[in-house]
Amino acid sequence: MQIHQDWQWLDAAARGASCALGNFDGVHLGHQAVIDLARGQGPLGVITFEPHPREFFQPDAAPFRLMNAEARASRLAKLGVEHLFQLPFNAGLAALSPEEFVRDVLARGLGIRHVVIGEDFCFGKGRAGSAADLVRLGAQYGFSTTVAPLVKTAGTSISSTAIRTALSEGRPRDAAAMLGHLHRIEGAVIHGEKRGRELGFPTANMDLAGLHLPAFGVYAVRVDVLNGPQAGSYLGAASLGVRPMFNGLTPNLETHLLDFKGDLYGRQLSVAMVEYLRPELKFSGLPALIEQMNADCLQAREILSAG
Ligand SMILES: Cc1cc2nc3c(=O)[nH]c(=O)nc-3n(C[C@H](O)[C@H](O)[C@H](O)COP(=O)(O)O)c2cc1C
Ligand SMILES: Nc1ncnc2c1ncn2[C@@H]1O[C@H](COP(=O)(O)OP(=O)(O)O)[C@@H](O)[C@H]1O
Repeated sequence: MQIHQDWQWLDAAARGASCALGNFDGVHLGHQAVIDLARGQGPLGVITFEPHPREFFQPDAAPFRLMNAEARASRLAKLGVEHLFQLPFNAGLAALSPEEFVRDVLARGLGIRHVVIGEDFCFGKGRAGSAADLVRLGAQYGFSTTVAPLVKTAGTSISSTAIRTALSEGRPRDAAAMLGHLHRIEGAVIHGEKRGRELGFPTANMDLAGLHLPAFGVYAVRVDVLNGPQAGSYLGAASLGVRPMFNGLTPNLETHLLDFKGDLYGRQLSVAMVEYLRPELKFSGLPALIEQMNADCLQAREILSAG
């Protein structure tokens, strides 16, 4: 998959694509349906924005993203997307009217052949353009448009918002049903307080900055170590939150890999949330925490071995 950071100076090979257009946060089943409708009509493209428009308009709001740009790109690549147009969302782009966006970005800039959007998609300055406007403007500027109906599970529409709610409420399996895959937190392993090894449970620590926070607590997880000599898939128990035992402040993700020994600092990890086990607790002392961590690892192994 080729990633294009702009719509100007595009090389000729990237023109004529059939593109899905949207934010694609989470790349859930609804997004996948939109992408599927773009297949077969030319090189498969996705047009998205970076930062997410909501991050641009509300930089001080609580982080809400289900995945960062890298995780989104790697999931889109797995779906067979050939061109990812990751348009820089800035004041210039935000100021374009619906017609200017269609004419300057989609038609002249990217030279698209076909575009697919979800029926609730809005675009252009002040979100003034609707799906119907895109159909009309596309015909005017030389491409066809497909409007995809919203995908539902159990009667409710799948949305990034519904997935965030499920994760905030400690329901990762419900989130996975809407995503079509387990929710994953991906990134590099950073240094922590070096306390884990003292407790007998070394934990690979990951930063959650910029990401939506699932319910604080302990999870059964599946871990992919993506690079290095010990790359592979492992089972794990992870704690997501602020570590009340140690009066932590910044939320992070700490994952103990079962049946693993080695060095993970700097490695890329993908941690999939399978099941919520319990909230984070403040115990009377370290022995009580260690006993509970043993029980957590046993429970995680049981759940994960069951499939
Ligand atoms: C399975 C598991 C359960 C945990 N449960 C708690 C908990 O209930 N309360 C808490 O404060 N920290 C909990 N932790 C986090 C530990 O406090 C943390 O891993 C330890 O402080 C090591 O930190 P370090 O990696 O920065 O050295 C848990 C960690 C794991 C792996
Ligand atoms: N089974 C394991 N699970 C997680 N990390 C492990 C494991 N075995 C060894 N490690 C290594 O130990 C580190 C974590 O040890 P820890 O004492 O918790 O340090 P830190 O506070 O820096 O996270 C990991 O980053 C990794 O390099």
